[in-house]
Amino acid sequence: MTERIVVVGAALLDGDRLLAARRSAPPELAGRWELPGGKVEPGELPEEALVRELREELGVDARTVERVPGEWPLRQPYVLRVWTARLRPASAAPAPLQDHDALRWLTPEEIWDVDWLVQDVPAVREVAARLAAGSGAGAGRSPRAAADRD
Ligand SMILES: Nc1nc2c([nH]c(=O)n2[C@H]2C[C@H](O)[C@@H](COP(=O)(O)OP(=O)(O)OP(=O)(O)O)O2)c(=O)[nH]1
Repeated sequence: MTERIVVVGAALLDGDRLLAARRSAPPELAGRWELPGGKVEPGELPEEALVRELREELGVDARTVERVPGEWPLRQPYVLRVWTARLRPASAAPAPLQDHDALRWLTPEEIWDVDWLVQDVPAVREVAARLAAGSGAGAGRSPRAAADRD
């Protein structure tokens, strides 16, 4: 039986802008853009893993909003699952602390301006479609614009 390890990726949103992160390692992935996140650790829920990874990698306090339907194969044995996420009101702005050397908030028109990892393209396409449809995942306001309270 083939074991699958889930990698969680965040479609971190600010209004309808999507955060893209440029990987700094390993060499075969460096320079390409991805959804920040990482491997789910034993005993962790995927949503917990995502909040942890966003804190470690970007220094932010985020909450997941909803699962983006789908599961995308990465290099064996990994599969990518994606959640939309938002910064909590008191969160710091994201910074490339770990694994990344650049970040960009992309408007819907800019989503394809960065060189996404090839294996991320189907997931990003799904996120873009949902943003274009103005689904609940995309219609929220920026925490900095107030109102987005838990
Ligand atoms: N985080 C993330 N990883 C991705 C994406 N696309 C993709 O192929 N990967 C790969 C890169 C890695 O082989 C694996 C996840 O690695 P990672 O380095 O982000 O995970 P991690 O933080 O848990 O890593 P570590 O503890 O082993 O250092 O999935 C993506 O969009 N986001």
